[in-house]
Amino acid sequence: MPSTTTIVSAPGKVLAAGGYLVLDQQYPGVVISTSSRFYTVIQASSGSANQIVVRSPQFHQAEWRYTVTYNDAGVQVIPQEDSIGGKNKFVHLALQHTLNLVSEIHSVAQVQEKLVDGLDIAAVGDNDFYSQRAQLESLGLPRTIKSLSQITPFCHNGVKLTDVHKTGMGSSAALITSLVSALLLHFAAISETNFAVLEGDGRRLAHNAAQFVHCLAQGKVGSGFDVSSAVFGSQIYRRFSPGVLDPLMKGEFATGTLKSVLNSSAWDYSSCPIQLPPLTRLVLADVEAGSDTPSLVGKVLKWREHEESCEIAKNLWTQIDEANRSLAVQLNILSQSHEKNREEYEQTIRQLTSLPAQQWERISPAFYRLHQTTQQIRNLMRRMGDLAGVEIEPEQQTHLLDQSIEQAGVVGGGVPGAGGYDAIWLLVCSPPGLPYEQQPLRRVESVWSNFSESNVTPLLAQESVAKGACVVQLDRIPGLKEAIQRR
Ligand SMILES: Nc1ncnc2c1ncn2[C@@H]1O[C@H](COP(=O)(O)OP(=O)(O)O)[C@@H](O)[C@H]1O
Ligand SMILES: C[C@@](O)(CCOP(=O)(O)OP(=O)(O)O)CC(=O)O
Repeated sequence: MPSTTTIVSAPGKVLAAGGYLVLDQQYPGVVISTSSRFYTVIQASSGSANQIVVRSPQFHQAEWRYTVTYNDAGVQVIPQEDSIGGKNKFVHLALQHTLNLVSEIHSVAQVQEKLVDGLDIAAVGDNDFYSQRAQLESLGLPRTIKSLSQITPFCHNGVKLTDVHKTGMGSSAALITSLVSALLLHFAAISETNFAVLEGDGRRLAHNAAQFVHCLAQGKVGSGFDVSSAVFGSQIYRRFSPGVLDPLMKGEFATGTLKSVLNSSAWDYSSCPIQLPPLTRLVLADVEAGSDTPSLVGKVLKWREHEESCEIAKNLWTQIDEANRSLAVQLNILSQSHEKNREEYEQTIRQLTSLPAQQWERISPAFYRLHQTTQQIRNLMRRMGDLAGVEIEPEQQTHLLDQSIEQAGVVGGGVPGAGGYDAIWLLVCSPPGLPYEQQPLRRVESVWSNFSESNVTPLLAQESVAKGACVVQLDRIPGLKEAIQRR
């Protein structure tokens, strides 16, 4: 018997390499999952039969109520007119299609039985998903990682969900992944053991279902790297053929279609686990409210297809792709070299920590190459931005990245995903036991707090080592119980 409470968490993402290219199946992207996660907590409620209440206790007026009805065609999830949260397409579509999938796997009666007392669902995200700049200012705290760790976990953002400033870590993909997976588990459409393993059928079904719901909610079939990393963790990602989803995107929902499309062997994505080099640390910055990803994507794709620029674009994409693949290979080589000789590896990291990457060649050709590859990717992406007339790495970000990367112990970095003004990522050496004052992270924080061109705040997130979505226990996550009890 499944327990009455089901909780699934799913990580956020940083697309370190492969922005734009990853939209095309020819080109893989390198995506890193973050320790910052979204949590969906499903509890049997003592409410009315067939009522589902979804709450986001981090926002004002964030409660959505649904009534579930049944007929021969399956399950209908109907939003209640008086929901104080108004409409929430992402949540509604996740409920509608996941419950229908359950009814196809089991039966409509099984869904009805599980909803006899209704359900209470709370969705919360780690503070990193939303900008904490205003919060730090009002608390009078400096913009450092230490300050961020003093903010209440899953804190109330003081605004409505529609007004929040997101940090670009993929809140909707992490939310949909955790919600769809939690529903599939709660309704026993997949088993916990099967969900726990990366190659499990249950994990794959959760992935396919989350991709579908996310595409439908976004109104388009994107590359899906964000959902894939929310499900499977850090990886080299190659997208699925959009055609897999054709019947469902066209609204063909005859009984059995969901199950057959989502279980189909036509899903041809590939997800190859990857990790950042041991004893390095991913550092992310929330820079400023900025770029609208769809409009950047539209312009780049138009440039790529235009007859006057398509040849140049093709060549440039080939070069970017080579650099991206090389980055992935080098990350793997460094992890292997750590496996082979941990002491020597640690010694090397200690030496690199006190020198700028420009001077690393003699000490570690492998880390020096990694630094150069990240710089080369930046150069090529900037070139693409110039040619396409899109601010992929705006000048202000170039200054911020250059000043950060020239610090001792910083491997490299870039603008994640589509680029723009809103974020940067860095990789820094992080040898064990080094006092904070001597860490590259401290030097980076100092550059950021003195940066005059924009207001830069670090995020708490590091790379997630847990591989993607997982079931968690309420009392194991500090602050989660308190957050979901907040009304
Ligand atoms: N905490 C939350 N609770 C409920 N719904 C959420 C929450 N966070 C995000 N969403 C849903 O995801 C949508 C945001 O999607 P989108 O703008 O694509 O964000 P992102 O770029 O972070 O993925 C919101 O409109 C809402 O429907
Ligand atoms: C351009 C892209 O390849 C990458 C965009 O990555 P971001 O991380 O910038 O995305 P958002 O979460 O939508 O802000 C588009 C895609 O792959 O879907």
